[in-house]
Amino acid sequence: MTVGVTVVGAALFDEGRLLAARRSAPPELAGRWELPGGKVEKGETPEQALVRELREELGVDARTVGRVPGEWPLREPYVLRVWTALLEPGSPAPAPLQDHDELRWLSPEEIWDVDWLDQDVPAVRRALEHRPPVR
Ligand SMILES: Nc1nc2c([nH]c(=O)n2[C@H]2C[C@H](O)[C@@H](COP(=O)(O)OP(=O)(O)OP(=O)(O)O)O2)c(=O)[nH]1
Repeated sequence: MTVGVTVVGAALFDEGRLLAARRSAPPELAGRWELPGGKVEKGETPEQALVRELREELGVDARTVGRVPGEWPLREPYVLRVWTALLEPGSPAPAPLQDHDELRWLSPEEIWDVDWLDQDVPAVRRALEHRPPVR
């Protein structure tokens, strides 16, 4: 049974780099970095929610690759669950259209250069272990 309300986070990889997004709101989270994503809506699978959120927030055409094992509790009743994702061929480059004011593609050496939300740190670490192979 899936407990809690899923917030999907995308570990979006391109050429071996991970996309980090800096939140612009709410004030208590603004300025911290996260995996783009959001709440799963009624009638959606988490994978569908993730593709929708990436389109809305970043303007990209993406697909999920696989689930990153684990779940990270947020404020009740939310739980962060993460999927790896890739850009579809021909997708626009990501842009901070909604919820974010800056984006960065981080190489493995740069991953800890940004101030991730505390609850994202273990999720990012786990996502790196599941980085899709570079084509
Ligand atoms: N998207 C995302 N949210 C995260 C992460 N880590 C984390 O604590 N959160 C929190 C922030 C928010 O309180 C909540 C997700 O809310 P959101 O604002 O991104 O969701 P949403 O796009 O569906 O927005 P809304 O309908 O509530 O406006 O989870 C993360 O890595 N990605």
